[in-house]
Amino acid sequence: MTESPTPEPHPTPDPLAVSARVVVVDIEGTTSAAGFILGDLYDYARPRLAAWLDDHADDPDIAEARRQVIADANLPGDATTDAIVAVLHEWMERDVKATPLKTVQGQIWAEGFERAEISSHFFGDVIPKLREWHEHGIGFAVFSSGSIASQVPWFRHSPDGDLTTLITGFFDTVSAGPKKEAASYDAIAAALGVPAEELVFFTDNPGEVSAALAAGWQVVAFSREGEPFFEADFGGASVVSSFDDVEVVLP
Ligand SMILES: CSCCC(=O)C(=O)COP(=O)(O)O
Ligand SMILES: [Mg+2]
Repeated sequence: MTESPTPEPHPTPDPLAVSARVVVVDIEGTTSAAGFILGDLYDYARPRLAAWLDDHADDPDIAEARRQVIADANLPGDATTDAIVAVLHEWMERDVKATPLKTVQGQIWAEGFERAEISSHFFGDVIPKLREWHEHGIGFAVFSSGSIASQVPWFRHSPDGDLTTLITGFFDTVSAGPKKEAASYDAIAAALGVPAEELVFFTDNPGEVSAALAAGWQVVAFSREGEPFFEADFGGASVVSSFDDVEVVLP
């Protein structure tokens, strides 16, 4: 009888080694599923937009958001709330990351989190790694198109408890600037007081990969199955599909 050959052990690929003081994370497609945000969160915001705009007309952030929608969509200066909401709905349909949309959504979601009517979502590999790296002295910050008003409760009301204690900075397109411009990453590095080469950005968006690399940051691109940028062209960046594929150590 011929003996069958012993199968070769399947090698486990080594995790990608990153030396960084602070990990800055994108949310949608990186820490959390786009489907959850575009489903649960967008469904919560959609029917509340009109009342929110009218009830908070005196809030300077809402007044500025109205002005920006009017300018960006070429609406008449005296556009009605319904006309503005129609633009917001159309942007939501296409997941346009427009700052005025994010301002209004963010305020609505913040109230939804406060009332426990919505909750956040994280991929299973994310929270254990955040906690592990935090124990090793790694810092965390967030840079998302979602406004800071929504980022904070998103991390506070995670399924595994309050994660805001792990996070030293929250940045959005108002505080830092557009996510596809290198200058925004310069602003974040200055605010964190950490040199660019000691920062790493985790993101799923190829345009954001390029901008962070142009600012001298390290970048880890996330290609997660089922997410909008799965198997996109990330240029020369290192690509992974899970936080488990990365090991972060202090410089
Ligand atoms: C804070 S949860 C909502 C996030 C959001 O609105 C969004 O657009 C996320 O986009 P990202 O830049 O994190 O891909
Ligand atoms: Mg993203």
